[in-house]
Amino acid sequence: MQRLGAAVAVFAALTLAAGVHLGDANLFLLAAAAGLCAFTTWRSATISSFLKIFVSIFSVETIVFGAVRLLEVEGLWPASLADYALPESMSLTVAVFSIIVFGLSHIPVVREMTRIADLYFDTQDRGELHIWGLPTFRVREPLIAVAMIVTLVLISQGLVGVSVRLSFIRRDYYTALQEMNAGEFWRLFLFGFTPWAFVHVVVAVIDYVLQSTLIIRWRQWLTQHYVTRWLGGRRHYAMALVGGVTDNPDQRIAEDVNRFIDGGDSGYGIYSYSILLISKLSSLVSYSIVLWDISSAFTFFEANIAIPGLLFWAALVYAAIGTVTTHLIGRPLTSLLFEKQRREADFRFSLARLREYGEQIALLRGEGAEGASLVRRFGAIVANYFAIIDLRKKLVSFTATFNQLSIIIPFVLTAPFYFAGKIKFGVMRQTADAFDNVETALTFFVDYYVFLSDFRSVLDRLASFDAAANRADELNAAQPATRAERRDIAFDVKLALPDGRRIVEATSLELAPGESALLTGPSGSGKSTLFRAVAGIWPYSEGRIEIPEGAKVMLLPQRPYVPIGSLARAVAYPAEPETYSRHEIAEALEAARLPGFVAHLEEESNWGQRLSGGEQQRVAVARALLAEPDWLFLDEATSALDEKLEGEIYAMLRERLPNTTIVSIGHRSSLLAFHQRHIAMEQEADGTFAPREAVLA
Ligand SMILES: Nc1ncnc2c1ncn2[C@@H]1O[C@H](COP(=O)(O)OP(=O)(O)OP(=O)(O)O)[C@@H](O)[C@H]1O
Repeated sequence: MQRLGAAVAVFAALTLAAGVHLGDANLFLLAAAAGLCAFTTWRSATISSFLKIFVSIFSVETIVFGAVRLLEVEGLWPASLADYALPESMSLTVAVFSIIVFGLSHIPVVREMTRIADLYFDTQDRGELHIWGLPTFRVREPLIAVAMIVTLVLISQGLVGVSVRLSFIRRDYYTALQEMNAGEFWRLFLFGFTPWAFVHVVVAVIDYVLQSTLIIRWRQWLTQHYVTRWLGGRRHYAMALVGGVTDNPDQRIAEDVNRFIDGGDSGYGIYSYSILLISKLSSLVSYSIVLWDISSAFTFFEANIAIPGLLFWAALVYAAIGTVTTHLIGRPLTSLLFEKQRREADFRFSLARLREYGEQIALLRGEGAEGASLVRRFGAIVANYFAIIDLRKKLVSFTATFNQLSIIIPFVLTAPFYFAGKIKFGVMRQTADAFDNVETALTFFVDYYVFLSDFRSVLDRLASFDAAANRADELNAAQPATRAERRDIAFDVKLALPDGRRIVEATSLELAPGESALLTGPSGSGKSTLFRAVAGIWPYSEGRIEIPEGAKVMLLPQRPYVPIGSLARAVAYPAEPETYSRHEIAEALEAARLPGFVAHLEEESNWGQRLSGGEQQRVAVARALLAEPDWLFLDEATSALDEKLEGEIYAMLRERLPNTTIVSIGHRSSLLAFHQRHIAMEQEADGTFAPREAVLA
């Protein structure tokens, strides 16, 4: 950025010299803008990487357009290219754009936007690039994105240029029609319109493909980023414990990431904001110049007095009336749209819960209550929808009237001049075009303003996700389970609840290898929490739990997780089903007393809903047989089995996993027979529970 800043400074100095040499005040103005642009470009070294792309484009354009201008004023521009000389103010305009982007980078909400955008633009990840006909190659992902954005910005500016050029061709075309000049009409038709129209179509297709590719690549990367952040370091569990702020991370990942980049169904995302803003600004400036220039043809009285920029001011006043009125009518729309999102999400969530708890609801005959609640929730959507319709009805009435008037107003304004013979029909048409463009660009800023408040909520949600992930990292840093050079598992730990209340003090407990133990105690005394701490996922703790270096520890909870897919996948989880042979998986199922399911190993189903509680627990036991851990912690993992089957399972585990030490939590006294030690949670005077050696009954 600093080198680019220096280059702009050199250009500013040359322009100043040319200004002094020719005594041209416009060049002084350009030199001053370029000087300021040089300063802001230099200072842009520290701004967001995303915004740097735009500063760079505009600063380079300042030099390129400015150089063309200098060549022109010095009379060095080839006469054959006179038609392609750039409008005088181009260089000045892009210099101002560059300064504006630098200024924007200091606004807090823009900073928040670019912080998330920069996750992508600062990554070191490499991505694959397929260009038609060329071999695939791998480059840094941001390079691909930057190349696409630069091309898209140039295209969007180019399209504005083409559109301005077409407005001039159209002017001559209509004048030729008015003057019955058939030769000029056909010449303009064939060599004026047709090639530009063709360029327009080709560029529009390239623009569409590039835009969509950029959006999906960016979304793919950002989704992957958030998924990794959510699952990595077991943050998802700690984030759920932190609670509150991240009510539903799935919505952040599935919806907000998309809305951040592209805007989704409602409004704009950061990409659409940036490109549309540039396109509209370019269009506004270009057509304002056109309007300003044609205004000189609109003279009053015989004295030929012209009001400078008359048509531009007319368009400005007209657009201002339109935007202010739209804003006044549409102001409540932001909160109505926000509410719409919330109510739709509530309804979706109720439906998903209904599916998940289908059995419980059917058993309780809760369909009536559920139906009423769904009707109520959907009623809230309908009420909000009607409020939106009511408001949009007013808005549409106004904007439709406004748009109809927009077509007529330039003609009404120009008609007296036309009929007085002061302007030709072509000029009248071009005025209408330019008027329309300036007016559309100006009213765009109202939409921009309305959607910005909606976009803010997306930013806030993504930011709260990041905040919860950071908080989870802080919590996880205090994990009690550590690896040490020893054979047994040693506890010297105090565990608390998320609200800080102390529940367990295990300060001198040791579990020896080969010596199975049963942990009992009152419900809520923290037995499961102690197991969670062994697994290293309970962050509210002080002290440490030392686990033998290299030992494989496995924990089976009371309600096992059974993924959707084939039964073989469910048994092998979390390993891939191919990790084990079909024979090994079948044997494990048989040993876990599920021989009837061997024939269904390849069957895809929602096994978590299909299998009974006891069957699910036996699938988890089969998992343990395959994984062969050194330590197996069973947290009421056989509670859904009858005592006889539970006994058989314990005997089988002992026989098949002779090198595994089993530590169980359970309430049944029959379990004592399968363990060598009995540890009971006893309540201390301060209300906490401590594991104490109990006598085997
Ligand atoms: N995420 C959490 N947030 C707040 N409190 C929690 C959380 N998880 C557990 N608790 C509380 O911690 C206490 C101990 O729970 P834990 O599951 O360890 O008990 P337990 O001894 O295994 O009980 P049970 O025998 O009923 O299974 C309970 O009072 C429970 O409500």
